[in-house]
Amino acid sequence: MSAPHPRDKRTPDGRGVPDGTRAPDGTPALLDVRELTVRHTGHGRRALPVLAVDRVSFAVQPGETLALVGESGSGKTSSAMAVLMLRRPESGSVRFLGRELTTLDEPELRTLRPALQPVFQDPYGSLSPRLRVRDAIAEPLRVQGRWDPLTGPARVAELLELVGLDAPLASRLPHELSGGQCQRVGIARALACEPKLLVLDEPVSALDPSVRAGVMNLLTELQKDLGIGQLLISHDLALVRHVAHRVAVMRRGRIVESGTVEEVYAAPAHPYTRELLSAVSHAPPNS
Ligand SMILES: Nc1ncnc2c1ncn2[C@@H]1O[C@H](COP(=O)(O)OP(=O)(O)OP(=O)(O)O)[C@@H](O)[C@H]1O
Repeated sequence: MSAPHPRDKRTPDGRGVPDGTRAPDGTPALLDVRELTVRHTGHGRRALPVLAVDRVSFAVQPGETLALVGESGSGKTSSAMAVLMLRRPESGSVRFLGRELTTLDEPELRTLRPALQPVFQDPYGSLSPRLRVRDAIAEPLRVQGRWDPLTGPARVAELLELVGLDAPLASRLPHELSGGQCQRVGIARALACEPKLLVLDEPVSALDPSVRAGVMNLLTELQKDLGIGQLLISHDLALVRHVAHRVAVMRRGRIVESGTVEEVYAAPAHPYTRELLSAVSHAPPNS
């Protein structure tokens, strides 16, 4: 048997240990996920349950982007949905802002949800077709009871500017926007809640390649300015290399390797990571 790679932090049973659960100064992580297991009940009479996520551990610090990468079906979205508590995990722990989310009921979760915001893949599907941009951005504030008719419109204008959209767009409906503009509105909605963590599930993969970099750069800039943590789900390893700080590689519901982007891309320890990365270096630009 070959000697273990120096960066191989896996336990002998191959389950892996939490990576980055503490900041260099010792403060606990913003998000600390341990031994997360998600099982989907199959559809139909004879369908078998699917073990989508199998005892996965990872952590995100404030101001940091952790990317979960891996091929289709590896369990990335199931992990994200469990972190968001939109799908209850079968077992494991999800600590966010020091609270254990898995033991909270829905009213308790509601108080934490503003701090934990998703941005999904489909920019049009994430917005109500009947809400004008200004109302779409105001909606989360109204839902949280934080809408002030005196200051609210200025806050909406500020959020539009923050995501790089011109003020006249405020009166448009989603179908009058491009995909990139729509995704920026989705990001503004998420920011309205003043989140501590964004869960970005393939946030640019449905967009035209020409606008992807602009939206990703926006997310990176916002993170720098606002200190938001990001859990980025992506199958695009070229993009991850540019925007993430750390990366966890998922395969068949497990994390097979994790580390800083520099470490993993320069010297992948796991054969599966090497396979994924070799496809990137042969991919045409902008794919
Ligand atoms: N609602 C569901 N019901 C049953 N099985 C599901 C459900 N959602 C996902 N799965 C299964 O769970 C496994 C993990 O899927 P998941 O969507 O989490 O992976 P993924 O890495 O995000 O893939 P993709 O990149 O294609 O979205 C797959 O086998 C998938 O078929």
